[in-house]
Amino acid sequence: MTVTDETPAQPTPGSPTPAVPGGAPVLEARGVTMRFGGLTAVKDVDMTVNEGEIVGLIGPNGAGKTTFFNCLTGLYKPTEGQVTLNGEVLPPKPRAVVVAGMARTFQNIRLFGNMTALENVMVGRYCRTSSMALTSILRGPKFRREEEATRARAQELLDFVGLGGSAEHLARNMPYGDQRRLEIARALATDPKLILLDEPTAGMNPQETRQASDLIFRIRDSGLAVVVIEHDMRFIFNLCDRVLCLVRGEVLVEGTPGEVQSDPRVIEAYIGGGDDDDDAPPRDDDPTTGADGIPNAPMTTEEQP
Ligand SMILES: Nc1ncnc2c1ncn2[C@@H]1O[C@H](COP(=O)(O)OP(=O)(O)OP(=O)(O)O)[C@@H](O)[C@H]1O
Repeated sequence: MTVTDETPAQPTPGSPTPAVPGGAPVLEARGVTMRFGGLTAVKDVDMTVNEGEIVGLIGPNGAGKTTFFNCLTGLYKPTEGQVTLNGEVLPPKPRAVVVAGMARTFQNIRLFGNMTALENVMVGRYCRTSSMALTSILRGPKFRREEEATRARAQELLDFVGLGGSAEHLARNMPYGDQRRLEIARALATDPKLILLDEPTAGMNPQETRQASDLIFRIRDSGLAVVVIEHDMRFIFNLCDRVLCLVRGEVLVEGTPGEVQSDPRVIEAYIGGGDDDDDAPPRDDDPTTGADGIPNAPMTTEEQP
């Protein structure tokens, strides 16, 4: 896997003023429940994300993490419960949620493979442009001005995620780690207040994972709140201000990384949670964990590309 040596540029994707961690609530989910027929995938979940926070969502396979993300971002209409962004109730419609200021990436990368990196980011920007269909067809001066501004902003965001030199590369030819960063750039192009990242390091090597961690810190420092789903415990405990552990659709534990990491219920949930305990949190007596109690190797459950 190729890793770019480019040093990411420092322009901010959003507000130039870093938010104060633990400031006002940005996202509030209350009593979110999602049932598929007889299966309750998410049950009465509350989550608050404050300005300047990085919140982690962990849990064994099938715990309901992605379903919860889908409820937050309007892909699913929750069976019960409500989601507000900056105090406004979000309709369960993906485009409305993006326009309101929430962006996301997906567990399985969803880029336009035959478009360049720059074009992929420009697509993300179109929810903030005003050109109507007729303006686009006529390609008048207003359209051209907006197109130029969109292109410039997309390039700025590629620079920000460290892909400035890959603007003209076709997305499908880019290394896997770069594709994940490109997805983040496209999400940032929508000018979100909050970004949800679904397994941003899946399939990454350790160096790419460190770069991803640095990038998420820079996104937070630019004024965005961040929610991350990850199976890599070292990554999540080093990154997050707060962590929620979901088990069978319910919040089992919420706390600081230290509190969650050492909670016996979390350890039990992972160990008793199924055959695959690769994503179990570290145990004190586990020789594969470091002195900090965090695993020495990343533990991912998604197949490597
Ligand atoms: N569209 C759907 N229809 C029916 N059941 C679903 C659907 N989506 C998810 N589920 C079920 O809901 C439960 C939660 O799945 P979900 O993918 O949200 O878990 P997860 O915590 O994200 O898992 P992983 O870590 O493996 O990605 C699982 O039992 C899953 O099979």
